[in-house]
Amino acid sequence: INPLYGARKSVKEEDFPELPRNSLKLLHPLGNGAFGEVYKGAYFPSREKNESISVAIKTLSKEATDEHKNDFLMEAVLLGSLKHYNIVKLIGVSFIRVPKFLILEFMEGGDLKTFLQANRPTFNNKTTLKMTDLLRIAMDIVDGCKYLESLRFIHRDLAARNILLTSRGVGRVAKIGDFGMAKDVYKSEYYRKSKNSLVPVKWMPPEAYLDGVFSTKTDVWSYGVLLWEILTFSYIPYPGLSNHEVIQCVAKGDRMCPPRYCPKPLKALIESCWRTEPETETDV
Ligand SMILES: CN1CCN(c2ccc(C(=O)Nc3n[nH]c4c3C=[N+](C(=O)[C@H](O)c3ccccc3)C4)cc2)CC1
Repeated sequence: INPLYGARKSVKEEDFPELPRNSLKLLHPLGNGAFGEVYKGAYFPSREKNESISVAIKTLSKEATDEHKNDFLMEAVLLGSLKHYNIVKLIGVSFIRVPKFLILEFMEGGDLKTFLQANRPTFNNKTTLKMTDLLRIAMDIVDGCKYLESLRFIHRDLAARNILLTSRGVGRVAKIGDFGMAKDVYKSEYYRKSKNSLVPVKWMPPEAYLDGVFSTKTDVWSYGVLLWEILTFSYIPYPGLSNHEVIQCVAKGDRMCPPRYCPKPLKALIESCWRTEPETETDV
């Protein structure tokens, strides 16, 4: 059963592998995380040898609100309890000093959305990415999702922006790197109502944004949108439509069309992720 039930009650800071603060070195910022900075860092596992491993260090600034403090701890709970090749690993924490640190596996390629946009084929330069590259990324993410489903864990925010890559070159591996919305739900059952402006409507099925019903099928729907993002090199879904218009037209049955050059089986898969009735098994 989902290892996180009751997490919000019982989690204590001493539950995590505390790494000595002097074995960690902040190098440079990697971009603003949701609540503080994410840095490239170096971790020196042993005092004797001068070897270090690259890590990403997520910091919690001193002036963080209690809500952010809770999110930060929840992220440690989530990542600390999920152990899979396609989910970014939590190496340890450093809560002993402020700013507090989460030490995460370093993903040199950055997020998938930015990567795809940087590799989008344009008029005068073809992309170096092949369909097999795109499908490999999609398969990596599926493996991470199957693991989450095996734990009956609902991610609630699968999207290219939340996927990280081990590198940008050949042999890159995609991993689920952020659990934004899932953290929220552990904060309050009504995160949807209190923060509906933050709700990723374009990645959600009607039963989720209309009735707040979430299940693994919600992640299946989002995965279909993520596949569409991969095939379009990260266009914004429902191009030209506002969130409000999407709510209207998707609820009445409109769907995005997969791109023309999308392989037939993939087109069928994407469409099966967007079935109106979530109960119907995808027959692909
Ligand atoms: C041309 N260059 C190529 C390289 N490039 C980067 C840009 C960003 C990154 C980066 O953030 N890497 C990360 N490794 N581990 C974690 C990361 C973020 N984490 C987080 O937890 C972040 O919150 C997160 C999570 C999911 C998605 C985005 C951000 C954990 C790496 C290279 C810059 C441009």
